[in-house]
Amino acid sequence: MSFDSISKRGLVILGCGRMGGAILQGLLKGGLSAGAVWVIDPHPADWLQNAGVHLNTDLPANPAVVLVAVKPQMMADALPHLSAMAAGDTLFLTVAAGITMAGYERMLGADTRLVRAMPNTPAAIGRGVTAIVGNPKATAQDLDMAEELMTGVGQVVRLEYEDQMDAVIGVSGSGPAYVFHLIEVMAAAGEAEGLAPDLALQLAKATVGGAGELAERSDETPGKLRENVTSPGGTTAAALEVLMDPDTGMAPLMRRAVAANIARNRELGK
Ligand SMILES: NC(=O)C1=CN([C@@H]2O[C@H](COP(=O)(O)OP(=O)(O)OC[C@H]3O[C@@H](n4cnc5c(N)ncnc54)[C@H](O)[C@@H]3O)[C@@H](O)[C@H]2O)C=CC1
Ligand SMILES: O=C(O)[C@@H]1CCC=N1
Repeated sequence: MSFDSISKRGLVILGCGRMGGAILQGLLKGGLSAGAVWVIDPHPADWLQNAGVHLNTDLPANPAVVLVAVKPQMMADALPHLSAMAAGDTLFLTVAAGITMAGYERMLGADTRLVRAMPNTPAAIGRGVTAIVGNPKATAQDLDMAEELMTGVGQVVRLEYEDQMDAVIGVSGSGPAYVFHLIEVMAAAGEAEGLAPDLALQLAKATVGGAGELAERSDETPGKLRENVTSPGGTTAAALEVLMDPDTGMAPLMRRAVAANIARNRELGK
């Protein structure tokens, strides 16, 4: 990766918890010098103390990028302190759920160059997927910069409209939690059928991990991959009859879960 403008002007990270920390680790692995990074976090994780970054010190006046990774509920307290930077050509790259471009513009000023990004926690192992979208002030270079930064932790996709962000959060931003829950309930079902807890968990994790990887790598659709497992009249078909029930199966359940996610996201944005 080339981090020319960040190396010259600096990257400020506001909030360096799970997501901010995962992105920072990806960037450092990708070759960004720790000396070009300023972290502001009242409760920094232990590893940050020895990471070589500037931690809770005076900030550069005109950094290339401010990465905003505090919880949406903290935003109104934390962000306005950096509003002077928004008056220049600093790019504000935010990963927070809920808060809209209009909300940021109210806090930082209408001229702020802004990119909203929605990553997910597999970013911690470089396997995240991040959707990005810019406000009208963000330039093509700003979007390229945002894409380059987020590529440090996985795939990046670009959205056409900010409105699409709600569905992205509902599917991929929060999605890892749904998959982890799937692992939990598969393991619990195995346990209920007499497997030892460790064995049930190993089987569930390896199955979800292996099937996910196969779905990503294969040229076949997930539907075809599912059919490949399913012998007519066999055991998988019996299970899928339950899981694919149009009223009580996974499809209506997932639809409700994603809708609840989006409703909460919109509440947070108010
Ligand atoms: N965890 C996830 O799966 C994802 C989270 N996000 C977004 O990332 C953001 C951060 O979430 P997490 O990293 O999960 O939360 P986290 O709680 O792990 O990290 C937030 C960090 O902000 C710090 N902080 C609190 N008040 C602050 C302040 N006034 N100034 C500076 N730092 C402050 C906290 O000490 C903490 O280290 C949220 O806005 C969330 O919507 C986005 C995509 C996925
Ligand atoms: O639960 C949340 O609000 C954040 C947004 C996406 C994943 N975690």
